[in-house]
Amino acid sequence: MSNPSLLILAGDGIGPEVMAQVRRIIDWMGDKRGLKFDVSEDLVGGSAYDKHGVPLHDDTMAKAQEVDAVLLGAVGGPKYDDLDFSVKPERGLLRLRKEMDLYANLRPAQCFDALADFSSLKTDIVSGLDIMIVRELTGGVYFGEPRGIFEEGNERVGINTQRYTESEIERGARSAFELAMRRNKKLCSMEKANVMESGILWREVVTEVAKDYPEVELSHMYADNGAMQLVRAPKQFDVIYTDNLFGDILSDCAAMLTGSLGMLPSASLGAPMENGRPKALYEPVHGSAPDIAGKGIANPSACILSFAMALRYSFDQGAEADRLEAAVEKVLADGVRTADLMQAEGGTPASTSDMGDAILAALDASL
Ligand SMILES: NC(=O)c1ccc[n+]([C@@H]2O[C@H](COP(=O)([O-])OP(=O)(O)OC[C@H]3O[C@@H](n4cnc5c(N)ncnc54)[C@H](O)[C@@H]3O)[C@@H](O)[C@H]2O)c1
Ligand SMILES: CC(C)[C@H](C(=O)O)[C@@H](O)C(=O)O
Ligand SMILES: [Mg+2]
Repeated sequence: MSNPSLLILAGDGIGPEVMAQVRRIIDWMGDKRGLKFDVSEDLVGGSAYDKHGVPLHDDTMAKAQEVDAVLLGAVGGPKYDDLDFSVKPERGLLRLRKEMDLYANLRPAQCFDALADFSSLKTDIVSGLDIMIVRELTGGVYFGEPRGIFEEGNERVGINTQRYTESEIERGARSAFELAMRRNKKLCSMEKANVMESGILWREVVTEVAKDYPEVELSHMYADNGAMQLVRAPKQFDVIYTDNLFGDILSDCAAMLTGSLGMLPSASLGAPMENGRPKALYEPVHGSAPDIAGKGIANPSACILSFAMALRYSFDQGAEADRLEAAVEKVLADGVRTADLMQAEGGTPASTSDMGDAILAALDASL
């Protein structure tokens, strides 16, 4: 049997820096656990634009469709700010999500004990926090038509359209309910049914899907209240199901409960294929972090934890995923901290590769 295949798209800014640490862990899994992957690499975002004039080449898109999983670093950066919208780095990522039909974006926000006193919130509010945001990823205002900047009378108007079909809402809801069944059987759906028709439909469809999951306790919340509740009392939530834009914002918000945006991984999953596994792309929630790119100080944890999600969701390697997550947790508990996880007066921070070294040492120690 051939090895499972992985396509690495490191991207821009800190993307390649954090992905370099993931490469070391992939090698470790091959050498020490006999878990070998066929790894290929390609360009996405600004780096693809620099070479091909587009943020995702068709050949790269085709490769992404064929592999067992894609690992992505980050895209974007100020160098590309003035580009035509059609070739912006972010469009490369959106094309991957849309054409691979990765509609369920799992963004777990887990506060490791070692970071509970570092979170933006009081320790008792976040300690033990473990929530899962399921963000619908291929619909809504990100993709709705009409969109564009148009002339209207003597001025211009910028238009984006929030559009959701029942089936789009339903399939994401099923993913969220399935996760809730495997977790604490509690799901909160967030929309703005008070002001948006798409929100009314969202609430109706989720309520209908809930009939197939009678064991799951379903609640509904307006997304603005949801944002407030996330920072007031986040442990009231287990699984949150929300739309593309609200999910983008709420997951960055949830990131700070865990200590840093540099801690939050994600899995973007499609429908199960013939082999029973979903098409999948794994990426940290953070971006290319232009303010720290090139300095070797980015926190690689989010990208490494995204690879752990790949082990779990694409490769049936739950035990190795647990091992990797435990290694990250151990390193943090030992006090190894990148700069984003330290107070200004906290001493010398670990570099990106120091963090990688420490995680590899913890993996070795786990054998
Ligand atoms: N999935 C993605 O590729 C993705 C996600 C978000 C933003 N972006 C793009 O990235 C670019 C920059 O966006 P932004 O600045 O708003 O968001 P960002 O996530 O890149 O950075 C926000 C802040 O968090 C910090 N940060 C992020 N990741 C970190 C890490 N691993 N370690 C330490 N600190 C980290 C940054 O230094 C910055 O201060 C934009 O072009 C944006 O579109 C891409
Ligand atoms: C880069 C951008 C397209 C992306 C989004 O808005 O979905 C990012 O913010 C994210 O959270 O993955
Ligand atoms: Mg985002």
